[in-house]
Amino acid sequence: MISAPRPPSVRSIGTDYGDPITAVLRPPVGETENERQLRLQREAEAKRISDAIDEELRAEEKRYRKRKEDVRLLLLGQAESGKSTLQKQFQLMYNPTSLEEERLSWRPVVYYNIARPVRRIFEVVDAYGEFEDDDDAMQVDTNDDSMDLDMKRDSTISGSQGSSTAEKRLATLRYRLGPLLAAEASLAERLSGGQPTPTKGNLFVRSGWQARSLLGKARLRERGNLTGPRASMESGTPRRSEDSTIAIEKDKLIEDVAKILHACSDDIKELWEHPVVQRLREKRRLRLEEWAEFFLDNISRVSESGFVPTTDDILHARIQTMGVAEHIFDVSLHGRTVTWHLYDVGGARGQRHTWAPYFDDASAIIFMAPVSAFDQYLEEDPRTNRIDDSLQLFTQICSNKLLKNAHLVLFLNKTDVLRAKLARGVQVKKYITSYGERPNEFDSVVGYFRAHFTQVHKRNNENMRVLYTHLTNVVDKTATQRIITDIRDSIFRVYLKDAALV
Ligand SMILES: Nc1nc2c(ncn2[C@@H]2O[C@H](COP(=O)(O)OP(=O)(O)OP(=O)(O)O)[C@@H](O)[C@H]2O)c(=O)[nH]1
Ligand SMILES: [Mg+2]
Repeated sequence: MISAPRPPSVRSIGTDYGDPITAVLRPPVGETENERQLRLQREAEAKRISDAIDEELRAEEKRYRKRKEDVRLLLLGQAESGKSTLQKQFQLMYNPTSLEEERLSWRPVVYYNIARPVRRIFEVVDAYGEFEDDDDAMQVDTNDDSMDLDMKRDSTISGSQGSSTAEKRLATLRYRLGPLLAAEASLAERLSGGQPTPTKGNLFVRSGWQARSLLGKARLRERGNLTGPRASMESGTPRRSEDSTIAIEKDKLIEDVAKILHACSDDIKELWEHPVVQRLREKRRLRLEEWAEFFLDNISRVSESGFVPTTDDILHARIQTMGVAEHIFDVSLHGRTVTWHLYDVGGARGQRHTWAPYFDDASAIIFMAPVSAFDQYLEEDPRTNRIDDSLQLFTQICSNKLLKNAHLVLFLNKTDVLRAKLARGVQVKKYITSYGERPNEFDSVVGYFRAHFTQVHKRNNENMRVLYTHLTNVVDKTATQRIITDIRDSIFRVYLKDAALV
């Protein structure tokens, strides 16, 4: 059917007068040329502003979509389970320059990791002296428990036969190591940014502590080209100008400690190898953490003047995380690059309340359970066995509704430490009575713990989510980087599947 076009005059009258916006924009009747120019300028300005707003909205939407596409990976687990060490491995793989920039800032941590165990050795020597073999004393867990030590001091030293040659030598070593022991508190204060430091227990530091340790780092931060933890996450991070000032003032401290350490390196070596100390270790009256043993074993190298921590030193260095630190990396696979946000949390009980805000948009979790900890108790609650605590925590994570869609990975970590403990004859059944008469061997012990974690997962798995389990030693660079690659691939598989559905 052919319809005749409407006369233009009719269409324009009918449409314009019916549309209130067109009516508003209509030039006023009797507009002069000058007024017309001004009106056009106003309209052009209004359009420019409107276009800018549209552009900003489009950019915001793009950012939002991109944020949704980012991978958010939470590292969870109790204190000392290895979360920050795993984070360092991610950093080594995906942002090696930032680890390079931080390298020198690990020096005071290494020094602190030496001064503290040296003090600890003297405390245990004081408590037990050159005791005769005594099976009752074997039952006392000396791990950071000063009350036990005070009690033992009464029952051993007071009953001893006076000073032996060994005791005299230990007294000399204590005198010679006095300056190192005195430096411990200053190092702790330096690392914690002036926070009160514990006389026993671990030293907590917030994300961004490296900035307090290195002038160069503070300058980089000022230039805004520093990669690594996002300082804005931490309310207590010092302001930039303060970073520089503190770094300038305190560099002298690190140099002084380096000199002290260099001067007393042989004394530390002698103390560490002293027969009394060796016997206390064999009898497990003296139990030092793995990082303390690592640095004491390497004391000659670490106390050389001009010492720069190696990557292995950085992986072994221990400093306890406070709050949550976010690390951002670009991860690429098959030509596609995705931003990963890695959240490294503080695992001590007093820190766990800070985790929850990161749960609702978590894409993946790596839960770290140190299987070597079967003979240890929580520092924050000395009645709770650390394997028990890990199982309880894993139950909470598996059953948490906010995390039910997150990809779940379990690291049964510190397998190297477990092997060493079993090789020394430490009996699992003594600490975990349900272990019963099973063989005190690596495969059997790991199998037993693994079965418990798997059971927790099965009981709390409404979603039929897969649990990926790895036996790990996260200070081992090659093995850990292989596992990180596996995890990256499996997270990407899920990611690409989800992206295809969008
Ligand atoms: N030998 C060995 N040492 C490990 C392993 N995993 C971690 N460590 C060491 O254990 C110590 C504690 O590890 P961190 O990574 O600081 O523990 P964390 O889980 O971050 O602890 P918090 O920050 O307190 O929650 C560090 O000195 C590490 O070098 C491991 O598999 N084997
Ligand atoms: Mg940590």
